[in-house]
Amino acid sequence: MADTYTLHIAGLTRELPICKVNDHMDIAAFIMFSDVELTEACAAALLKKAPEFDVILTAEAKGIPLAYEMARQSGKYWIPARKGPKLYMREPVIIEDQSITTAGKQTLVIDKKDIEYMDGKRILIVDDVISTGGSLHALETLAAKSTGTVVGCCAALAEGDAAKRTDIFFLEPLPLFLH
Ligand SMILES: Nc1ncnc2[nH]cnc12
Repeated sequence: MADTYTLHIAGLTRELPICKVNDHMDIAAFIMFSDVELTEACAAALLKKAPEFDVILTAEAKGIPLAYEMARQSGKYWIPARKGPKLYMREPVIIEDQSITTAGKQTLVIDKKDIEYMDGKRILIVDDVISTGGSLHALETLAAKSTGTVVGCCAALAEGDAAKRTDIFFLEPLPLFLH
């Protein structure tokens, strides 16, 4: 089997390394870290598709560059949910989720003040890849702790069956390699 997958996205082409997750599944790893051109292009393309929003909510770590860049280009505020509580969080709010690339359970945490920031606002949830939907679900649960409204959930890529979802928007589908 080829050891890379050729992805065409937001007018760019990248060779993604194919990586083993377990004996039955490989993924084409899409890592925007280090690739400023790709991050800028995906951010612009997603903003073109996005509804009106006031604040972006994303998850540490791989959602961060994309969410930052979308916030920069749109002039909007963004909130990163962290993987664990931080000492500067006065009142951490903790949610558990399951991810494909992180073994076992993963927690997402934001400070209560970020929940208060989202109160009454239009929230856009952003991630790099939507796959199992675990992180997305955790982010939706965090958003639901505010009185804000989630107006959209998006990612650069929707992997496997996530590409069939009609409740998200994304730039390109990404196959899972099952064997
Ligand atoms: N293909 C992929 N690349 C990077 N992160 C992922 N998370 C889930 N699937 C992924």
